[in-house]
Amino acid sequence: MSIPVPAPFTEVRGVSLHVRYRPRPGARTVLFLNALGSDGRIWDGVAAELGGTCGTIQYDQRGQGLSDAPPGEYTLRDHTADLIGLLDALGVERAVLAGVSVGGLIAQDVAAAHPERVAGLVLCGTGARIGTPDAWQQRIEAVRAGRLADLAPGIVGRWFTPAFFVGRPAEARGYVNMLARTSPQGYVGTCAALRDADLREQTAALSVPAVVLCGEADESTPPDLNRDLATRLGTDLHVIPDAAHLTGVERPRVVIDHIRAFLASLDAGKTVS
Ligand SMILES: O=C(O)CC1=CCC(=O)O1
Repeated sequence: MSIPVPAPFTEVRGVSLHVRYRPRPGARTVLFLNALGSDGRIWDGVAAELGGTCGTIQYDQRGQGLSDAPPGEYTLRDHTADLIGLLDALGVERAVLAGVSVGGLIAQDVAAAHPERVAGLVLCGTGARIGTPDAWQQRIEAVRAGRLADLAPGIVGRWFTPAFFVGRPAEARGYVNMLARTSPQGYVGTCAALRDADLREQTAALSVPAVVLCGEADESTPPDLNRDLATRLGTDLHVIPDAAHLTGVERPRVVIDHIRAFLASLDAGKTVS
């Protein structure tokens, strides 16, 4: 019997979300969350490989990619409610959440608000609090002033190592395009969520199995920030060599291996360290 192909857009809480769901009945489902100014495609390489053994969900959070970008400032709880609504719409009871950057913050918040829906957390290049309120407010004002395309090369310059720009120039330009073409309204909405999100106490109280991964050259969420997150969660940090912020793009093979090890540990009823 063939599995029906799910529609690429699903309405959740009045917002059209762009989603790619590849179900695998009887197997775990891994749901991927993307970084600010990117979309679900940043997980293509990792999801394609894991899709051999797991169900996978890639979606563009509100304000990003092909999803709607409602006006106004978003909260982390808006993103959390969207994700739960998406799982409900897809009929998925529980998933492993793999999130990078703001995607990792959302994953932590979902685990706090709805622990029964989360089988485990793979947190990549993130923290329990990212940046400072002042820095996010400045970013908001710059984007409101129409400067997102000007900022894009500098921000993407921190997503990858210098070697990526030399060795994979077409991809590097593509990621600048991805960021520069993000809805400014949606970008600002999620900057506000980042400005206001401080999960340091909330995350320290989580009891969901978790693993933390970070590029050794990550300047957006440096290894020490990820180490602090891992300490709060009582798990280890795995530092990935020759990678910066978007490890799943730059070093997909290493990220796949860590996720596979984590999934195996869940199957064995324990967490990996
Ligand atoms: O945009 C950046 O500077 C890096 C980043 C922080 C949170 C996020 O999702 O991306």
